[in-house]
Amino acid sequence: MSNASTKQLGNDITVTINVAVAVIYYKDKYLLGFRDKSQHQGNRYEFIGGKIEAHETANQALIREVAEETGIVIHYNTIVKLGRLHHDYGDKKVSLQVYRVELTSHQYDVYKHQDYGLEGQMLAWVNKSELLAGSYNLPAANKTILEWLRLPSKIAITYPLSHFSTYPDAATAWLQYHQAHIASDAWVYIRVQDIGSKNVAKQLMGQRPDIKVIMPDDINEHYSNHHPASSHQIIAHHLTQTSLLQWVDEVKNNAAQLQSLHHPLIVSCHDADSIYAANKLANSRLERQESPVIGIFLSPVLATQTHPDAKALGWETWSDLAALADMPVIGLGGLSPNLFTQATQYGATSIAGIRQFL
Ligand SMILES: Nc1nc2c([nH]c(=O)n2[C@H]2C[C@H](O)[C@@H](COP(=O)(O)OP(=O)(O)OP(=O)(O)O)O2)c(=O)[nH]1
Repeated sequence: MSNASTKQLGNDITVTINVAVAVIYYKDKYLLGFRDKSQHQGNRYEFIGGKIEAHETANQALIREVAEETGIVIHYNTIVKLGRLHHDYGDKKVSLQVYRVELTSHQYDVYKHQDYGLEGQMLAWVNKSELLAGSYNLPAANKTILEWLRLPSKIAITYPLSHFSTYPDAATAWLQYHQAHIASDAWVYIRVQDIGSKNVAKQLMGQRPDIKVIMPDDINEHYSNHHPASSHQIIAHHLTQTSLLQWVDEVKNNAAQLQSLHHPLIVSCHDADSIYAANKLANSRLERQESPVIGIFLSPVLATQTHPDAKALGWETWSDLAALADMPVIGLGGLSPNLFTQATQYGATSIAGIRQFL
């Protein structure tokens, strides 16, 4: 891959620099470097990384840059793709290919007291909460990376109301079950489909103010406007594959409308076409400085009881598809929480599910 692609636009020549970026961490500690004032975006913190040379893949550049700048040797199988993004700084355009690399406890012990990198730059291990709270001055493009890093490793999905249809009062049974079973501070996709379940969703959020909620996009604006007390719990909106593809058609007809401009989006995808559509949506939102697409639910990885008719992708195909995405990919379908490590080896940043995640 070339380190700079050149485009002729009228009389202007715009160069895009391809950069490999490593989000290096151990548990809740994240490694930042400090850019020298003479560098582009100088006097700011950064994730370790640098330009991808013409003969290199992004992974090769990542391994080389991390070794050159810190001495840390990272292995291919510890690299998990987070996403790709373009940013125009005015004086320079960059295309960042961002990866997450978890160090072993041994590596962290060796490097945690290293205050300076091998190029003389300051290094700092910072708390994830402070990093995400914006306590460190990073280049503007990194705003989206921080949004990606908010995604937890596991996301629970609620049962449909119909799962409790044999109970005399399905709504009460749904509510009691989820109130009792959702883990503290969990991210939960409340899959509400009808008027009745919207109401129980509201009640669940009232009873469990600790949970962070993903809500279907179509009801969300309406919901947020009418229930401002619980709207702070809504951390992302969800778009189905059907709505995503509909958006692509609307764009073609110059009639695109998406409601959730102010909330991050998580979209569902089941094939390559929908992933390309998600990339297009993510890019369009970045260009318009709208809230980013922070993840894709890519499913079904394995056969599931919830959708017995859907053909499972299998890990290999799932992994090939996940590699196409410009944002973190969440494995969904037939998974259990103990498959998380395996899932990361196939390129998942997170996994999700119903029965085993509640
Ligand atoms: N390393 C790094 N670069 C970033 C981040 N965010 C961001 O916008 N960038 C931009 C700043 C620069 O324009 C570009 C990285 O280029 P660089 O000049 O540091 O690359 P390099 O290490 O190969 O530099 P050099 O030796 O050629 O000076 O990417 C980040 O988190 N880490």
